[in-house]
Amino acid sequence: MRVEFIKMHGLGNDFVVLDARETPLPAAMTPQVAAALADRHTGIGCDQLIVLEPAKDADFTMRIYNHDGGEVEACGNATRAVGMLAGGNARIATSGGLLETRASEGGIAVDMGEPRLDWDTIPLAYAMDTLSLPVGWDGLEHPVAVNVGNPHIVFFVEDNDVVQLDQLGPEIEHDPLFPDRINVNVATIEDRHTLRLRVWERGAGLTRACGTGACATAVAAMRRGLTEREVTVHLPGGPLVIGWGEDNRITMTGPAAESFRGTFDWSEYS
Ligand SMILES: N[C@H](CCC[C@H](N)C(=O)O)C(=O)O
Repeated sequence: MRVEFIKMHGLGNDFVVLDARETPLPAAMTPQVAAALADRHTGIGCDQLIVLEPAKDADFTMRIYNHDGGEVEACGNATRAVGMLAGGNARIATSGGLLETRASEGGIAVDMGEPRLDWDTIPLAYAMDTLSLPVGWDGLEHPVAVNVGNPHIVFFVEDNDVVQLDQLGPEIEHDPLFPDRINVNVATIEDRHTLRLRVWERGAGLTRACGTGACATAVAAMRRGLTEREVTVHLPGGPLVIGWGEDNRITMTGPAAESFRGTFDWSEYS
């Protein structure tokens, strides 16, 4: 059975979107099918696979599968992409919570909700001060831990361009300190309004941008008093504007784009 897909991206963090709001998929999505579709050699290829489904008390449900097939709670760049697909303004139910998008002159603005800062909400395996974990890996020391629907740690370094994130990322991602694994952010503060960020994503590896990583890194910098409460985060794929309001809610604003549309034969991937 042929299934339609929409190829999209947010600053080069790319997605295959399956819109099952009107027509259900031939069968329930599984980690195996998601990984097969995400494979850049034998599949369509993407960092995350996104499935849109009907929702009771939202416009629709967004399910997120990483490149490795694992289903996860949040994806900031994909939220902007499907918000754009829905015309800009959308209320989107995810397993990480309800997200609201609106059209903005910067592209799409997303209310990402409130960060979770306690060790057991990241989650960590042990009670720790999440503002400065007493751990380190080869020069990456004392990270901040933040959950923005999904789990992140954030290292601040002099020059994040020289960090061997392709080697350190998987080691940290799979450390037993992180029962649900972790997204690894390495950031450099440029000034009180500007950060540079590179991300090793849980289940996807190095990506050109990570929306939730930008949110987690901005909150981490603000918690440490390193920046103002609105910053521009420069990722390899481009900039995102992140604010953390007095209402404790995070706003992420940035572009989203559709690349192309196509179809695939479901039976070849299941
Ligand atoms: N790798 C993330 C999901 C995608 C996050 C990223 N693509 C974003 O834009 O937020 C995780 O396992 O929690």
